[in-house]
Amino acid sequence: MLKLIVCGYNGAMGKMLKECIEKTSDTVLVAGVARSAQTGTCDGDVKLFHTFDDCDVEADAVIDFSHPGNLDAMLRYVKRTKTPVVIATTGFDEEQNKAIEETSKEVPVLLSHNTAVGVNVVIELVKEAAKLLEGFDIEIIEKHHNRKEDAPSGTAKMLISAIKEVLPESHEVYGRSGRSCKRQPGDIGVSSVRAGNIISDHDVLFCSDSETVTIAHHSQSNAIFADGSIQAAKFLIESPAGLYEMKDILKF
Ligand SMILES: NC(=O)C1=CN([C@@H]2O[C@H](COP(=O)(O)OP(=O)(O)OC[C@H]3O[C@@H](n4cnc5c(N)ncnc54)[C@H](OP(=O)(O)O)[C@@H]3O)[C@@H](O)[C@H]2O)C=CC1
Ligand SMILES: O=C(O)C1=N[C@H](C(=O)O)C[C@H](O)C1
Repeated sequence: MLKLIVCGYNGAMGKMLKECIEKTSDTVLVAGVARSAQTGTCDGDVKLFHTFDDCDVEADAVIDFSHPGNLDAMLRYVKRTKTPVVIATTGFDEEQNKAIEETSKEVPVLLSHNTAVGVNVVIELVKEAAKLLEGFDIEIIEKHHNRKEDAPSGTAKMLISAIKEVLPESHEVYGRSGRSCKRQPGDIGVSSVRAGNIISDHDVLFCSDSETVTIAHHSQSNAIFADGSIQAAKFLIESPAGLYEMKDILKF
């Protein structure tokens, strides 16, 4: 039985992870870390901690869907206990990304701004389209619920990097506004919508003067992210220290 600790236990994804873990026969939730929890309390069999610095439970893997504010304590914990970690939180700064990379020299780390299998396939399709549709204007439109803190979405950032791999001269342009913001050659326009309860939609438009190709991923449930992260944790416990992405699991 794979023992898991969830960071962000009281958040939307923490709750969904709890449900998805309960549905499996080979994983069990042993502890939760949540800013709103009091260390030493329990939710059924799950021991709760206010921060990873208080956590005295050991597990086979940590799954993090929370907030960049938890990163330092979580990295201290995984280094101290040599626990593999799936980091699915978005919105880290450069320094935090470096700290994640450094940690991966000591423990297996999977960092993915989108753990849904379908999105990772879409990223590959977008790369192919960017190769084939030479000269087409590229625009990304991402839509999320009104509770999301960061923009652009982590997934939009992954899509931008994928496009830049193929078209190194291209560059992202966020939310155009003003009198002199006409599209320039190589622009990857990025628009962020935050409204209602939209789970997660990403559309990538490739437009010429006479046609539009759209590659889209629309989520109907955030279970796709939770299930992907459980798959990632299972992969990490069999892997040596290193920095992994969903691509490594899906083997493309
Ligand atoms: N990689 C992927 O596939 C996916 C990634 N995400 C990412 O996961 C993260 C969580 O998403 P979601 O569950 O929807 O968000 P929620 O806002 O529902 O939950 C975030 C949790 O983080 C905690 N938190 C908020 N601010 C702080 C802080 N300053 N310090 C410490 N903890 C804090 C809160 O804890 P408390 O409630 O205890 O106060 C909250 O429960 C986001 O970064 C999101 O972008 C989301 C879905 C998919
Ligand atoms: O905050 C969310 O909800 C999501 N965040 C991730 C992102 O920033 O791309 C993944 C997914 O889009 C849901």
